[in-house]
Amino acid sequence: MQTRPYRSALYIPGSRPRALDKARSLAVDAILFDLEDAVTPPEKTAARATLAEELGKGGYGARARIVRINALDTEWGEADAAAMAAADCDALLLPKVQGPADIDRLAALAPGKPLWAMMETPASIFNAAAIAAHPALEGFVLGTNDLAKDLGARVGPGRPELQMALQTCLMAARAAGIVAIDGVFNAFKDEDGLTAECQQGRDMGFDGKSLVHPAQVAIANGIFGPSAEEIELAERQIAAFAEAEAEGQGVAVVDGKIVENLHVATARAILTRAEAIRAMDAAANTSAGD
Ligand SMILES: CC(C)(COP(=O)(O)OP(=O)(O)OC[C@H]1O[C@@H](n2cnc3c(N)ncnc32)[C@H](O)[C@@H]1OP(=O)(O)O)[C@@H](O)C(=O)NCCC(=O)NCCSC(=O)C[C@H](O)C(=O)O
Ligand SMILES: [Mg+2]
Repeated sequence: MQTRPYRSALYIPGSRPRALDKARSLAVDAILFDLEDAVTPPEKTAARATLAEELGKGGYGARARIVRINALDTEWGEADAAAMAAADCDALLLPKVQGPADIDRLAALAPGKPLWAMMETPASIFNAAAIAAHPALEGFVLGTNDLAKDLGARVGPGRPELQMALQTCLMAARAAGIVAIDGVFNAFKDEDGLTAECQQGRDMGFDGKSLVHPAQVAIANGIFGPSAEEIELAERQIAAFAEAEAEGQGVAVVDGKIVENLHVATARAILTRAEAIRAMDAAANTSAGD
C-alpha cells in the first residue's frame, strides 16, 4: 500500500534555476521537474544539465523528486533518460505514453529506476490497465491538456468531457496499486476554480493534484489531506467497531450509520495517511531550519 503523500505535485521547468531553488522551501509533497513542455527546444539541452546539477546539490528533503523527460521518439528523449537515470531523483515520468511497450523501452534505458506515466493520449486511456500493471510503474499523472487537445474537446467546469478518461485511469491505478495524480488546473490565479477541481478529484479518489504555480499548493494540500473531522470520525469508527467485536458483533453504529470491516479498513487508511502527512510536514520543518 502506498503511504507517501502526493497531495500536491508541482511542475517546475528544468530551465528555471530560480524556480528549481525555490522548490526547496515549498510545502509540496512531490516535484515534477520538467524537461518536456515547459522547456523550449533551444533550451532543452542546457535544461537537462541545469537540472542534473540542481538535483546533485540536494536540499529537496522528503519531497518526491520526479523528472519528466521528453518522449522517447523526440531528439532529446533518450539522452534525457540516460542523464536522469544517473541523477539523484526518485523516478522518471514519461510523457505521451501510448502503451506498455513505451514503459518497456524506458525501463531498458533506466534499469531499476521507478517509472511514472503521463496519461494524456487516447491510446493510453484504452491501455490504462496494461500500463498500470507494468512492474516498473509507480504512478500515473493525468495530462488533461494534451488529452483535451487530442480529443478536440472543449472542457468546462466539472470536466464532464473527461470523466471517462479520468475514471478509467483511476480504476487502472487502483487495480494495480499505484498512485494516481489528477491533471493541472491552468488558471493558476483562480482559487475558486482550483478548489472546485481539487474537490472533484479528491471525491473521485485521486491521491493529489498536479500544479503549475506555488500559489496552488496550499489549496491542494488542504483538500487532498484528511480533514480533522475525517480523522476524528475514523478514530471513533475504529473504537466503536472494536467494542462491537468484543461483544461478538460484526457491525457497529456510529452517527446513525453502520460500520463494518470495510469501513474500518478505510478508517485505518485515513489515519495512516494523516500520519504520513505529519511526518512529511515534520521533515519539511526540520529541513527549513537547516
Ligand atoms: C505559469 C508561470 C509561467 C508563471 O511564472 P511567473 O510569472 O514567474 O510567476 P510568479 O511571478 O507569480 O512567480 C512567483 C514566484 O514563484 C516562482 N515560481 C513560479 N512558478 C513556479 C513553479 N512552477 N515552481 C517553482 N517556483 C515557481 C517564481 O520563480 C517566483 O519566485 P521568486 O522570483 O523567488 O519570487 C510559472 O508558474 C510556470 O512556469 N509554471 C510551470 C509551467 C509548467 O511547468 N508547465 C508544464 C507543465 S503543465 C503540463 O504540461 C500539463 C500536462 O502535460 C497536460 O498535458 O495537461
Ligand atoms: Mg502534456
